[in-house]
Amino acid sequence: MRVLVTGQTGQIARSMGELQTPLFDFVSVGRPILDLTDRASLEAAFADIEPFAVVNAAAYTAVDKAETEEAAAFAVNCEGAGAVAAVARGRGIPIIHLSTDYVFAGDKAGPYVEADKPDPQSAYGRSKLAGEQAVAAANPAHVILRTAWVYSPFGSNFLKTMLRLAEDRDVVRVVGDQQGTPTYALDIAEGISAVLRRIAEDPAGSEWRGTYHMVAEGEATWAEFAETIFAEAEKTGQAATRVEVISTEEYPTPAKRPANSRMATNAFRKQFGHQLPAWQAGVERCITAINSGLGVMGRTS
Ligand SMILES: NC(=O)C1=CN([C@@H]2O[C@H](COP(=O)(O)OP(=O)(O)OC[C@H]3O[C@@H](n4cnc5c(N)ncnc54)[C@H](OP(=O)(O)O)[C@@H]3O)[C@@H](O)[C@H]2O)C=CC1
Ligand SMILES: Cc1cn([C@H]2C[C@H](O)[C@@H](COP(=O)(O)OP(=O)(O)O[C@H]3O[C@@H](C)C(=O)[C@@H](O)[C@H]3O)O2)c(=O)[nH]c1=O
Ligand SMILES: [Mg+2]
Repeated sequence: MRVLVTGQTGQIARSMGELQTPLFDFVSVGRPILDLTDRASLEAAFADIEPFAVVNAAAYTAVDKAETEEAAAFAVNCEGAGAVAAVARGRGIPIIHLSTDYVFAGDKAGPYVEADKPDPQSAYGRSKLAGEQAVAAANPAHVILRTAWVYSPFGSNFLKTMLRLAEDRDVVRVVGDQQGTPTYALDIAEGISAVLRRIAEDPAGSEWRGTYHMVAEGEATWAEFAETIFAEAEKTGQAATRVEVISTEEYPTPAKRPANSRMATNAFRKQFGHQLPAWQAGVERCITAINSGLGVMGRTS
């Protein structure tokens, strides 16, 4: 069964490409062949590939830049996502769409559940929330997966930023008052596969439709995430790096991030019979993968 994956060069699309699954053939397509802001390019890609389902992993993900480019973020994350959903709907196929913890305000005491009211505090978060709504309105056969703090050997992410900073510093300052769950993109790819298996069992069904939180097990602050990254890197022979824990106030950024973006995953586990591993296990596997050369420039798989 062919599955069209948008956002070819992105962390999640590339991680889907790493999966070994006999059931699905993932075909990822990117710009300029498939551009979310170009409806004709979407129609052409679907007609060419004739997928059984589409995974929309393309997005405008530059959180700080979005503050001054909100229209560009909306063009991709809202209108673009809605267009992917509509083209899928026109062909009678389901869409799996990725969304984010940044749809929440971050002032809840416990983990967020799907029924909690989103209240994004950033332009990126607003564009992603509008995208969820556009996808749901355009195609009833949708699964929206909210994930968080994605890292991998691919593209740019917090783990790779930390490893780069550690190359010429002994101490890195990282915020310790924002909580969430670091989630390895390869674990996300496995989670998406579990959703696809469920859909394939019951394509005309409606039980699986809806919005789900899908993050790794456990929780961390960005400072704890950084400490674990450095501890794992040290095990593989890299020089020691210390984390200086700071407050959000001490690390001003254009976009406001949620103080708490922990998300409960019970609904996902119940519906799809799958649970993502502990986040620390992902950090270890990611650093092993980077050391083995995965994600280096020039390597395409
Ligand atoms: N990264 C994270 O921490 C998190 C991500 N998510 C969500 O998960 C999904 C995937 O994220 P991730 O893999 O990290 O993303 P990346 O930032 O790694 O990749 C984004 C991809 O989207 C593509 N893209 C951007 N604009 C367009 C467009 N107009 N048309 C087609 N493709 C476009 C980029 O292509 P190009 O190379 O051409 O720029 C790139 O391939 C997104 O929906 C994101 O919002 C959710 C929570 C956390
Ligand atoms: C690089 C760096 C960041 N920070 C802080 C800033 C911020 O509060 C936090 C994370 O910073 P980043 O800019 O790397 O991460 P950010 O771009 O905010 O990551 C987000 O990306 C989008 C796409 C999502 O959907 C989210 O789930 C989340 O993963 O860490 C430090 O304290 N020290 C540092 O050296
Ligand atoms: Mg960033």
